[in-house]
Amino acid sequence: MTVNIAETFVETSLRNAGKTAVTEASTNRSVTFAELNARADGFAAYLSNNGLVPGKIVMLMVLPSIDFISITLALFKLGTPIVMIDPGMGYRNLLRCIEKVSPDYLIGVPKALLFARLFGSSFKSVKKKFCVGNSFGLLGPDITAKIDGTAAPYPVYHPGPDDLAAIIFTTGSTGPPKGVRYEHKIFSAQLELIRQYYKLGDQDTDQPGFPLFALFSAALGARSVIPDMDPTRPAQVDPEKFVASILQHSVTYSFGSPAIWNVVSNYCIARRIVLENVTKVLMAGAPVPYELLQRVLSILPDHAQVYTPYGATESLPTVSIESREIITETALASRKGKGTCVGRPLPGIRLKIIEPCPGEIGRIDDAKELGAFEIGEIVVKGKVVTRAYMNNDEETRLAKIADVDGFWHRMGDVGYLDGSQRLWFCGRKAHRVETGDGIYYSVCCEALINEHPEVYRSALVGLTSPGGDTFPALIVEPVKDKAIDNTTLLREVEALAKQNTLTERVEHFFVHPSFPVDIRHNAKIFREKLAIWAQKKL
Ligand SMILES: Nc1ncnc2c1ncn2[C@@H]1O[C@H](COP(=O)(O)OP(=O)(O)OP(=O)(O)O)[C@@H](O)[C@H]1O
Repeated sequence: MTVNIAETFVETSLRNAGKTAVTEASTNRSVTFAELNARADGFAAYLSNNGLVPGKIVMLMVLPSIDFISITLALFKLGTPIVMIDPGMGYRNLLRCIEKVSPDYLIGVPKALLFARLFGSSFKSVKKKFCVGNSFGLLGPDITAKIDGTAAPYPVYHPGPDDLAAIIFTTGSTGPPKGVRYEHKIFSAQLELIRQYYKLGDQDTDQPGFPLFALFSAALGARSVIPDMDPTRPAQVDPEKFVASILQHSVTYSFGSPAIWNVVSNYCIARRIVLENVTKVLMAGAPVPYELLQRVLSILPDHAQVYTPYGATESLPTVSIESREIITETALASRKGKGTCVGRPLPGIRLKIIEPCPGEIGRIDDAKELGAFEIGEIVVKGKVVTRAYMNNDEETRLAKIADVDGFWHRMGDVGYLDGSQRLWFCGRKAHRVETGDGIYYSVCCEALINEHPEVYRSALVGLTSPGGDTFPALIVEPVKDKAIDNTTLLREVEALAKQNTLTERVEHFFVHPSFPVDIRHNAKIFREKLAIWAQKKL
């Protein structure tokens, strides 16, 4: 039987009825589990009485808040798939994504409804809009004002194994963002993995950096404190506010982008603040530099655990490692160009390394599995692995491999397994540089260059010679207040590259003042753009 996590939430809320479920740090407003459940029932009844037909697709454009969680739970109860879109992807991508999923309804804050009016043609599939917030009647009634918490329990929809719960978009760091189909069974598998592996439960308080995580916390019986920040811009988090709400509400865990912890750890270190109650930090979505890991550990109590789960929008979490193992066992090798160790597959997840293949792979038997320490494409299989993209058969075919009892997902990453089944991430598949005399892997090569004290980060790119051959180049972004001029820096970086077999044949080096990176994590380097830039500079 497929579990709807709204059902799990209802059971949890009955057990925890009087306990605080959600607190909004920006308003200090709180609701108990019973109140949250009643609000979800109220929204479910209101929406279905006002023309929302369950099963059709709803685009949800509401900021993280008690209303956001209540409406999400309501839509799960109704059995209405939700499109969650990150406005941080830029409006062109946003409009493209909306057109691709053709939502039937829009539930949004006044700003989102105005946006929909402005770009009406992209929203032409939308039959009805619901306004969350006061627009002085201009954009319809404020649906939150219609909910008084007295609705009767709304019967929770029982999903079938293929019933869709949500469509969530990838970051878009290697092309346009893709809408990933999340069936109800994916959410319930994720919830169980989180509960069992990270041991989070009703004794905990969460401050989620990813808004959707509050939904899991609610189902787990944990209290959520919604931070006062724009979740689409984690790197711009106000650390003073983020830390204040952690301390005020005795937060015990947080799941978010490394970008948040980069800012927050610097803030705490400068003020000698230790987040005494925080015992678990999960940083995901982008690579976590070793130096950041150390900073985060230094602002937490000694017994705290910091995890850097590896996965993607299509499959999360799949692999995990705790910081102590990184520090004591793997960091040194990473610094020497062996890739980033991201840990072992989680319970129930299968992982293989296969020989890289540019096109579609029909069946898993057609792929050649590689042995330990051989670098290849990372493929995963398991209950948290999604089956398809929304209305995008071409990308689905390229990303999935059929198996007799299911399918594998191609992560689009390269890496290898070591002798103890640990996965070492060597970069994105699209970021490999294949030359006549070998393949260069981004994460491995860049780690060597990042050792230079004046280098903030570096990027490996492939350039083309006049004869049409591909050759590697390394670009460095200096630290903010660098102490040497660019010529000296390049000379030293080149000397560093010459000391290692991985980079000794690289002959082209550049300094770039500020790398183009993704907006969400401020960490994923757009190497494709840098390659164009460097090619012009040649
Ligand atoms: N712990 C980690 N360490 C290193 N890299 C990670 C980690 N977790 C995730 N990643 C990287 O992030 C990717 C997943 O990111 P996400 O699903 O947000 O979309 P994206 O791959 O950035 O975008 P798109 O697929 O649209 O190009 C992984 O494939 C991997 O490259």
